[in-house]
Amino acid sequence: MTQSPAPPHSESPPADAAAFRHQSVSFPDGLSLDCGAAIAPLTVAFRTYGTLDAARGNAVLVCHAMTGDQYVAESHPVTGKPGWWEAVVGPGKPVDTDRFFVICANVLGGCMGSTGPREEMPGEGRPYGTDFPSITIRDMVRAQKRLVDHLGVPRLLAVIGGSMGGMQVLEWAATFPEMVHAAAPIATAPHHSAQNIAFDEVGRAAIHSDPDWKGGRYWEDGRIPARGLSVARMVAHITYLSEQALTRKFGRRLRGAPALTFLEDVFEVESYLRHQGSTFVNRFDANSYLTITRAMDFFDLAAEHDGNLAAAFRGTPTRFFVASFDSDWLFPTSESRALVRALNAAAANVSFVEIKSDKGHDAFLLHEPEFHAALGGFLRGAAERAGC
Ligand SMILES: CC(=O)SCCNC(=O)CCNC(=O)[C@H](O)C(C)(C)COP(=O)(O)OP(=O)(O)OC[C@H]1O[C@@H](n2cnc3c(N)ncnc32)[C@H](O)[C@@H]1OP(=O)(O)O
Ligand SMILES: N[C@@H](CCO)C(=O)O
Repeated sequence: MTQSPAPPHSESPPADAAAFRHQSVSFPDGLSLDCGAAIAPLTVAFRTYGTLDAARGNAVLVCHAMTGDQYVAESHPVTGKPGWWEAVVGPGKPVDTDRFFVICANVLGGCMGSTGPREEMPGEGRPYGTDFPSITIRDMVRAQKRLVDHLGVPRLLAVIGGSMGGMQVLEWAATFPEMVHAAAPIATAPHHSAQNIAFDEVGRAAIHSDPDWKGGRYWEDGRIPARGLSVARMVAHITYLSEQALTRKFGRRLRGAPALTFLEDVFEVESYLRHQGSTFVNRFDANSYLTITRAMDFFDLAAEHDGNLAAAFRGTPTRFFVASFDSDWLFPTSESRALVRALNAAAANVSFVEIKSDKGHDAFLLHEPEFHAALGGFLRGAAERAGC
């Protein structure tokens, strides 16, 4: 039986990205990108929590994952849901905002106020759309560096993040080692695997095949490619969980009476995936999805260093805390171990923990006390060594 995707909640674009610029900075001179193009101006939307101390030494940069944003520790302005890492960031939490000055910025290419495909293309009077240049994880990090400089932070006590956030952490440590006292790449890898690129391509194909995508110019009639984007999210969401987690949550439970002629959800797990897809389109932009997945796919830190991952970290002053989750099949522990081997080869100071969890990749976002304790301990140690 063929089932069509659930109708998304909305086929209109989410609120204008400008609405999220209540804390943002614009750099008129823009940013030169790895692809050779430049964007100007560059706007970085961000949130901060806690207070920068007098020595300006207690700043912690949190890098968000693929579809995250700057609302790390406060309710989300579109969804009204709690911040995506409120389990980790806040007063008395592992990233203790009573002690640390926490910065989180919407990535370059994102859709929550930083420069990205949904923003107006200078001189064109329309969004960039697919004219937004190809960006890399390193470009995202360079944009964050502009923000950190703007905030008057000479050196970050720590840079932390999971998934694509972890890629940014690694890029920060490799590109600006003198700026990073401690780094915590979590549930991540130094390159995107063939399998991950393959899943991303399915998502992109779903968006491209939606007639409402219109070659990326969907702002013209105000209809967004909601079906394609929701299918992209449904596929991706499966990869964020695990077989055990799906079984524990839903098993083979049916919704209501089984009826094989149903065109709607039959199994609870179908209903759940449709919910994840339809809520996603209310908060995310399809062209941002295309841009950011491409940036992740091209991430290959070894390739940036003549094929030698250890060379990315040779002589680094940064201390590393690498964490993985044993049920994560998107960024498996084997990839974290390869990273740790490279860090060891570079004579870096590194600790590594594999957390037991059946929650899959998104475990880093969820209640995982062992992980939280380990991360909190690493940060406290970093702060003590740095004298803040
Ligand atoms: C790092 C970042 O910045 S990530 C950005 C934000 N995070 C993400 O988008 C990651 C995607 N993952 C999720 O959305 C996950 O829900 C998490 C990781 C955020 C939270 O996981 P959990 O707390 O385990 O929630 P779970 O996966 O069970 O989803 C709960 C939602 O599914 C809904 N749901 C649960 N069962 C069903 C069902 N059978 N049918 C329909 N909906 C269902 C719930 O009502 C709830 O909806 P709501 O989020 O709109 O309130
Ligand atoms: N589920 C998270 C992590 C994906 O890698 C997100 O959507 O950003």
